[in-house]
Amino acid sequence: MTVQTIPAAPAVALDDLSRVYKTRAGSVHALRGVSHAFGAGTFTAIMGPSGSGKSTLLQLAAGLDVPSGGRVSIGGTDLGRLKATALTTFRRTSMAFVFQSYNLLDALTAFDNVALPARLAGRPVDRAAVLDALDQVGLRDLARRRPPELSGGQQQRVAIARAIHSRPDVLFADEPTGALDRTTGRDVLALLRRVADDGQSVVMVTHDPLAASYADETLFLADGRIVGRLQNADAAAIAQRMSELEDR
Ligand SMILES: Nc1ncnc2c1ncn2[C@@H]1O[C@H](COP(=O)(O)OP(=O)(O)OP(=O)(O)O)[C@@H](O)[C@H]1O
Repeated sequence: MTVQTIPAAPAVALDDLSRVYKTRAGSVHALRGVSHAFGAGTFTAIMGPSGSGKSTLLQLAAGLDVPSGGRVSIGGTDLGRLKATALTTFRRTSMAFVFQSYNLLDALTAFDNVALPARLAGRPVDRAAVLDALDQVGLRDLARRRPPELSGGQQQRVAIARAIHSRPDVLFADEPTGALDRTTGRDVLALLRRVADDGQSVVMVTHDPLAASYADETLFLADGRIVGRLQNADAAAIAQRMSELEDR
């Protein structure tokens, strides 16, 4: 007997996505027909010159902005079909964010920062699971510290613990190492690599070829289109491709 397996829906699917901003000076085509499937358990970097559409892509993929055309699906759910409240709930359970600026609440301990999304979603806080998330980023012993009592790298690790605590389908990261020194940045990238290896999907916008070299695949954007892809590339190859794009 042959057993047929139905392929799982990609963690994130972008289908012919476009975004036009209307300004007084005219229309800006920030994205022009971008399609890509981000698989579960993959780590993808998005690079491109300034203004190429990276932030726009991340905002649309995360349901923070509405496309002018095309579709975004997360785990098979079409974001465009969800009403505002359903979208908010869906976003809380299916995705998480890590930003350059950490976005932690200074008044809360590391523990309470990690527990916050569950509290906001009205779910009971599983103390063991919160401590486990902090343990995974090596910060269990600092659970009672508040962000101002932590280094930048430690704060970013709390943000990653918060992001992985609810095991979302996808973790979006926007320049997660932008404010960190090189060594601390590498620790954070190794953690993101592990998150992907554990089965979640990581989608990271970065300007740093070294950061992108931790990804399975780097997508290059220019003028709102995907103009290149590199798989398992090292930092030198990624930097070379970037400089070619910037010279266009
Ligand atoms: N709210 C907006 N209104 C009008 N134009 C916008 C808006 N947001 C972005 N744009 C334009 O859309 C294009 C893509 O912008 P986007 O911020 O996505 O690029 P980016 O690749 O993230 O750039 P950077 O690396 O500089 O952050 C740019 O031309 C930008 O000026």
